[in-house]
Amino acid sequence: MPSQLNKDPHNRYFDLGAAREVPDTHAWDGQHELPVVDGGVGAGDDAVPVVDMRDPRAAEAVARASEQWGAFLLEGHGVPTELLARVEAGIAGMFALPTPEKMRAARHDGDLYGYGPPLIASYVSKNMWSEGYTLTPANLHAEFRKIWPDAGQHYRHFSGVMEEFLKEMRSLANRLMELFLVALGLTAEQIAGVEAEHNLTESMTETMHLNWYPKCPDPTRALGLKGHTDSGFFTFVMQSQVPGLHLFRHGPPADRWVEVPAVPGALIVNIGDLFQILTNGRFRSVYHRVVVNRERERISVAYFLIPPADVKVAPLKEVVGGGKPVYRALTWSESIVVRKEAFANHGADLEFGKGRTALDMLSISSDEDDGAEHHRD
Ligand SMILES: O=C(O)CCC(=O)C(=O)O
Ligand SMILES: [Fe+2]
Repeated sequence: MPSQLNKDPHNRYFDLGAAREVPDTHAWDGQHELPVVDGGVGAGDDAVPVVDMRDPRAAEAVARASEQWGAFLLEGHGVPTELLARVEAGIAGMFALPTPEKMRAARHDGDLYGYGPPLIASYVSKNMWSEGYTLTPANLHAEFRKIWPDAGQHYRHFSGVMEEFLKEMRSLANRLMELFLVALGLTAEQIAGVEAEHNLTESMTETMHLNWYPKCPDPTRALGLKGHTDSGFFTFVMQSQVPGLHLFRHGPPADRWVEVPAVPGALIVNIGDLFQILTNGRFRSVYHRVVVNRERERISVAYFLIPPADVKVAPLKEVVGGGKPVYRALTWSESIVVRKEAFANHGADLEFGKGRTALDMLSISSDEDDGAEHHRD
């Protein structure tokens, strides 16, 4: 048995798939108090917005959804549904491997990539009801060779499927970035100017979380993924036909979670913190979480588009116009430090109105209001 399994005081590598009860190390009391609303088509104001990329008015729909929700379901995106099905089947097969085989790719403390508990686990004291595998296009082969050292049939098949997926997703990400810039009201000339100055589209990097949420004997005590915002520009989420992703909506009438429906072939798009900064607060990053259920396991892929780690992101002057920038410039690496602080100060607990979120901490006006010290450059 790998040594890491023996030194696991926090029960992080507890075998979720075989569990008959939720141990205290995985119990999230008090996290299931807000109402949960189904976000399907009939839900009126709580229906999760749908954008069809083939629609000539797609940019308007993107603008509305990004301003009001920070998330939407994306259809007409061109990624074949049959490819998404193969991706899901491959991921399910990988997570179904015996734990010692998956542990060959275990992420060690401080590592960004590999297999293990969700990355945000290091920010919180309880364990979540999920396993993840974090990868980039550059390390995908090396990572999968850890799980399948013989580089045999499984390895070749799954790497091939994931490569096909990555190619499709990158092309989609580039097209969506342009649609976002149109949605911000920029002219073709301004978009060309933004790209010439910042090289936004080409320089975005990609990171993927493959997520597995096993069935849970007591879903009301557990959480698949604790509430958080994504840190980068934007994220695509591919979910299996098992709902579980919740988007937080503030009242009135009441604070609530809206469950994203499982729509065959659709991808979910989440706006991340750095996109809120880039758009000077016009597009909102969405606070979201994942719940689990008793009957069916759930697979998802979160595919993140993130600016290069050391490049400053600031509100675009084309968006700020005659107004004032609301956020100060910062790099993705710096934003991760702020995010950690926000988690430590309950800033991630948006639903309870505790603390300040990472974005509150980066806002220029709140800085001036409370005179708090921040690391300016
Ligand atoms: O599983 C999901 O639907 C969302 C996953 C997610 O939010 C993440 O990996 O950051
Ligand atoms: Fe997320």
